[in-house]
Amino acid sequence: MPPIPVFENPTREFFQTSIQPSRRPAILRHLNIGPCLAKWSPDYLALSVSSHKQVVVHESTCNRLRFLNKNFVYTTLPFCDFVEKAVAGGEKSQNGRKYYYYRALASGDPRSSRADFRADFPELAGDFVFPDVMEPETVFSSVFRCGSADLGLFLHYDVMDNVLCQIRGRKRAILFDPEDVDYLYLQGGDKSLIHDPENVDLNVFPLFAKAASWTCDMDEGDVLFIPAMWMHYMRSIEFSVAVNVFWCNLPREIYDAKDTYGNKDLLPYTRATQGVDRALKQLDVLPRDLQRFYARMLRAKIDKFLTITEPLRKETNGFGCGAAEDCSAQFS
Ligand SMILES: O=C(O)CCC(=O)C(=O)O
Ligand SMILES: [Fe+2]
Repeated sequence: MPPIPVFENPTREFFQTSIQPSRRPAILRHLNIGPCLAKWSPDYLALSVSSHKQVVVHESTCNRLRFLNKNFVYTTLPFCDFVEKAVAGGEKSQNGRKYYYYRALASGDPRSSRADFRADFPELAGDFVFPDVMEPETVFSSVFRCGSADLGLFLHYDVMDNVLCQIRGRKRAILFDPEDVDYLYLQGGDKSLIHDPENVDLNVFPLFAKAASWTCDMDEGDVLFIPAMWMHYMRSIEFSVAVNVFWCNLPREIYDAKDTYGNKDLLPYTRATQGVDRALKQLDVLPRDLQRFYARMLRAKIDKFLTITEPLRKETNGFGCGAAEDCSAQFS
């Protein structure tokens, strides 16, 4: 299991010249994220946010949320009731408990606008400082997230670079390199059929044994850099509150303008996949055996592309040293 390196209070310059270009996850520790760290108890959140605020949350009797083949429902609650239920839901002693998870959506129409923490939670805006690692004008969205203890959020990827700021409660993060995508059973885009990488039935998902999981336990105040396309699974250990910030690390025109969640595939890929569909359609006129023969020839082209393009990362962790400990010592 490769360790996720830890960097103590990295400067924006160091982040942008060393951490971000490595295309590997990293824990950024002791960055200033504001007074939320001391203030955001469940009571404070419930009392500060307008009693009129309604939120749409995931509710489940199961504490490992599955997106494909859903095991949760969306339900609308006043924010303060949600906080109370999320706190209670995670308690071990309760029977028949329910688990709750909230991912903030834009306060306007979520189909056309993106989450913006400061606008969505004006009462809390002053408590949270965006970590000073990305260029402010590239920020795409900022998302308030809150949920019960011991709740796993399904394995998925997002298409933008992201910093997940863990504010309340510890959380286990498990990430997978995009190079391992062949072992992760993605279905129809950004979600995996494997919803809980800590409990995988290898009879059903045998290739998963080849995937390397990059794991860390985040403490309150830790900021996890999740590079675009790194699959991630998050399990809260305690009642959890976080804010994550997505930003456009590539030129704006690469992103789908209709994306509001940060998870619609990049336009060059959308065009490429349409091209593949058109290419395969050309084979329709042939008998089945020849269609399959030429489809294999097409696949060989893609295999060749993968062998001539070198993977970005080799054995070391990309920071020019072999072990995470070395790195954190070096850059503390
Ligand atoms: O920690 C969570 O609740 C989910 C985080 C996540 O998926 C993200 O930041 O992209
Ligand atoms: Fe995510």
